[in-house]
Amino acid sequence: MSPDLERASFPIINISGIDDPDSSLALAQQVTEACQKWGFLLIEGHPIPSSDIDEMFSLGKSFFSLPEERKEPWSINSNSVGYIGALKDSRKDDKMSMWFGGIPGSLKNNQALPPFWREHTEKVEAFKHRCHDLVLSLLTCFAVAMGLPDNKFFAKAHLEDSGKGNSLRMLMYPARHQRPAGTRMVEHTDSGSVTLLFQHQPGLEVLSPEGEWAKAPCIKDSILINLGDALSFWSGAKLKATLHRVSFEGLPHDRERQSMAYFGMANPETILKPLVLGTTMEKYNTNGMEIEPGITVGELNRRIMTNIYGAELMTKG
Ligand SMILES: O=C(O)CCC(=O)C(=O)O
Ligand SMILES: [Fe+2]
Repeated sequence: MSPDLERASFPIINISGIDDPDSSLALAQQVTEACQKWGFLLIEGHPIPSSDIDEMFSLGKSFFSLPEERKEPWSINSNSVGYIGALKDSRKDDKMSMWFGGIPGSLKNNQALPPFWREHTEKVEAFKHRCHDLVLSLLTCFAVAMGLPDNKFFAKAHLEDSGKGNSLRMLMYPARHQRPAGTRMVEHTDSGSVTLLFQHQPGLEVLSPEGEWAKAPCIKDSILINLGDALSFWSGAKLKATLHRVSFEGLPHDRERQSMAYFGMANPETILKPLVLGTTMEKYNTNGMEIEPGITVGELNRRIMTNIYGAELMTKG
């Protein structure tokens, strides 16, 4: 293949040297380049123990296997805590979701949680905390590679206890006898800053820099990273928020698929406007709505969640 026809291959980066001053600059540049080109990368050598990931998957599987009447009464609320069943959101995705939003400590004794989870809140909170630390390390990479005067510029704007935006979402796509039309999860971009995606089975597809659907690698214990529209907009589109979807190509319809996503989001009062001087971002859409320069992250998140889960969500606290 001639060089101009060469396909960019999906970035896979071992980040074990991320805190080592001798290798951290080069790593920050590699990670950031992947986010500029693909908006996606797979990381290995990360600090989240595989035993913790396995435990979360195993709790998720037990929960999703319960009959609907033990999940549905605790439907998702305005703090992004609760359950939503298959085909129930506005996108009509055939997947069950369990959301754990809110600031650290807020899951304990939280009556919005289905009873199954109430004895596991410490584990879920500890897992969210580990995820958030990793989000902060990645945000530091971006600031370093972009040459911002303060390495912690983005990290300081993503405080773990700043609002309800930082959420863990567990997902289960049920096995079906017949192949449904369409996809398991419709194509979309994420709306926040940094998403960590843990996959148990393949099936995720990502729009490549050449504009083709590419199968995302699914490697045990590694984490897929992708960026959301708020961070992309903020970076003046230097960092990319890339379309992705879950299809039936990588995993047939008669197999169930389980995944988990941690969404790291900027502090709700953060005002979104392009950081790069001289950049004008006139039309930038996320989830079918335009981001107006000057909107806060909190307001953007509220509009998106209302769009997907309905206006009544906001009246449930
Ligand atoms: O289940 C997956 O692998 C994808 C999930 C996803 O894209 C999301 O939750 O935003
Ligand atoms: Fe996504």
